[in-house]
Amino acid sequence: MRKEPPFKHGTPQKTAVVLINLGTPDNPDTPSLRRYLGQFLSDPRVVEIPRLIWWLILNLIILRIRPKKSAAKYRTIWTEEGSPLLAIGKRQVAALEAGFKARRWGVRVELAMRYGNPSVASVMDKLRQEAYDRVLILPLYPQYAAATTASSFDAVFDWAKPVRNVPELRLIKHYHDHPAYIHALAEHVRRQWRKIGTPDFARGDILLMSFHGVPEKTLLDGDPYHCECHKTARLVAEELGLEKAHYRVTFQSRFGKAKWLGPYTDKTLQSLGQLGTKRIDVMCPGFMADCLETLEEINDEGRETFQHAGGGEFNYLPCLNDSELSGAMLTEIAGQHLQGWPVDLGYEESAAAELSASRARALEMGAKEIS
Ligand SMILES: C=CC1=C(C)c2cc3[nH]c(cc4nc(cc5[nH]c(cc1n2)c(C)c5CCC(=O)O)C(CCC(=O)O)=C4C)c(C)c3C=C
Ligand SMILES: [Fe+2]
Ligand SMILES: [Fe+2]
Repeated sequence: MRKEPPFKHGTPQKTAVVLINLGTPDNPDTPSLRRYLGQFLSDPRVVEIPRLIWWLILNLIILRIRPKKSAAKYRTIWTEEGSPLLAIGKRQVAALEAGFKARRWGVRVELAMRYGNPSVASVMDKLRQEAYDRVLILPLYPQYAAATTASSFDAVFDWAKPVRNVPELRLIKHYHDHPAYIHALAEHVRRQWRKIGTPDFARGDILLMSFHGVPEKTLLDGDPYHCECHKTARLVAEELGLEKAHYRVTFQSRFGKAKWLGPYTDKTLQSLGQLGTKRIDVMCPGFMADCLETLEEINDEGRETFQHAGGGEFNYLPCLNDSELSGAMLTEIAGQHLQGWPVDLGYEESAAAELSASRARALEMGAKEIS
């Protein structure tokens, strides 16, 4: 077990929220992709094939072919700030911090990635060093899946194993049907429709809600993910006043040879195109931030599939990202799970720190010390 950082009596108990997302490569190049995919696809929560067989397939085939191909895809979405998933994640931290500040709460917010950087262990270490004694884990996956949510929890538990003085932990399992999440999604769609016009459902326009897939076997083995995606879609459709014929639920990003949850997004886009659908709007409610799977797979490849098959207008509706709606939603959900924890103690402390920093700045700029 590791030695603890020095403890001072009278240290105020501080609270933090850690947002966890899947993770992304450090750079859009083959070595970075090999590192990232190697870590990601070695997780037994992600690929449930007997270890020895999978080790051979992963190391002898997949990690020799996929990194180069994936790196080329990442290059098409890379920004000056790096990977969209990470850049948006940092802004989501700021949005949640602003939400807490508006409530006069001094709760620290950090972003961690399940695979790659910043790692869950490095973020938890930092909080431990700084004496945060209560940590709320908020996975950026609204729908629970063992491959994502439970795997993020594993990373926290793995970090805690050699720690002597473990902080009090709370874990948010899911918020797929939380009114704040459903409202944010529906309002986000309404706002986009105010800009680009509402689809003409009477002539057969469709709102397609595409979720990341998982192997079908996980559903048969009791993973609630499939159910939770359908519940999210139904609640969003209800809030938008849609009828069943106006929207579809599909699953994207198939990986490997096994059967995944269906219907598949790419096949659906193709058949809707072939049917001569005049307009399709696509949203990805299972992703809190735009990333490779939405920007490249849906907005680029999906658009091409639909229009090449004979479809008309294709509108990709961005994820909630760091919108004001997203900030309000995260604040509401985190706020509920923080109940009973001393969230305002840190506020006084951080307000005092801010005050002394601005006093120091003023002195630096030539102001006279008053007392
Ligand atoms: C939103 C929920 C997600 C689920 C559920 C999920 C399951 C899952 N994913 C893979 C394999 C890959 N996913 C990849 C990228 C990726 N996946 C998610 C989210 C979920 N995955 C996100 C947010 C991202 C994008 C990351 C980014 O950097 O932008 C990739 C890597 C890209 C590639 O090479 O195609 C793989 C591989 C499996 C096997 C799985 C469930 C078992
Ligand atoms: Fe994935
Ligand atoms: Fe993909």
